[in-house]
Amino acid sequence: MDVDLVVPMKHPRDGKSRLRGAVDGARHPALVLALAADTLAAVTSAGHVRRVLLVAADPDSVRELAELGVEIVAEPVNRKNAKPGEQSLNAAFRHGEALLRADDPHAVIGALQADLPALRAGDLAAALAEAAGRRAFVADRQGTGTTLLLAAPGQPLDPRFGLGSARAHAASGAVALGQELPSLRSDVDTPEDLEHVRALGVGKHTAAQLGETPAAPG
Ligand SMILES: Nc1nc2c(ncn2[C@@H]2O[C@H](COP(=O)(O)OP(=O)(O)OP(=O)(O)O)[C@@H](O)[C@H]2O)c(=O)[nH]1
Ligand SMILES: C=C(OP(=O)(O)O)C(=O)O
Repeated sequence: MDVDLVVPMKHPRDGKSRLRGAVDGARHPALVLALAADTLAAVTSAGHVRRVLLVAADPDSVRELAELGVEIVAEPVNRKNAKPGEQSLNAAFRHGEALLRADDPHAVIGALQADLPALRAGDLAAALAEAAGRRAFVADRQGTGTTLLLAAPGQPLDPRFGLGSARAHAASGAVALGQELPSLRSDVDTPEDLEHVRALGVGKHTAAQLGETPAAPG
């Protein structure tokens, strides 16, 4: 079963504030773009991924990522589909979902974070296979956040990203995917997370920002 993925991004200058200081301040936006580029390169090379829709706070600021085979749209400005008090991140996911669903009401929609620079296509494929059409999620390596949420075919994504989202997604009926999937669990929020993915092996864009030799793709 093929999946259409929504990936949200702030302006790279504004995003990943907890990661600030990991590289020289002037290079922070380039590092954020590199994390996303490695994530998206793995995603677009994975089997069973039909479309990848990047919902950007500022499409021009992430335009170079289109080369990787993703579609880029702007997040809604008036946030009319946001629920009161809710993170704008979830509104961005729902905006992408609505666009994909308009093209195919029966689509399987997924939500993926853009900060998985060690992602291996095989880990994503394994998660899709294990989900087998169920509403499902992958928790981050700390077990509190979510890196991937999958809707059941034709069913709402109902994203509940934010603090403690793993628990919120489980409470919403999503199955926690149980495999190891280290590259899919290793999101980068802090300098410590960056050290962790360096040890796992990052893709070529992040490696270039860190002055390293990239890991072999897999
Ligand atoms: N389009 C869009 N993307 C968002 C929004 N909020 C967060 N994101 C993106 O969603 C992903 C996950 O968000 P976080 O990991 O919390 O990232 P962040 O907000 O950049 O990080 P911190 O500033 O450290 O909290 C990142 O790729 C963000 O750029 C939003 O309001 N709109
Ligand atoms: C918003 C989330 O991401 P992060 O852990 O990257 O802040 C989340 O996991 O729900």
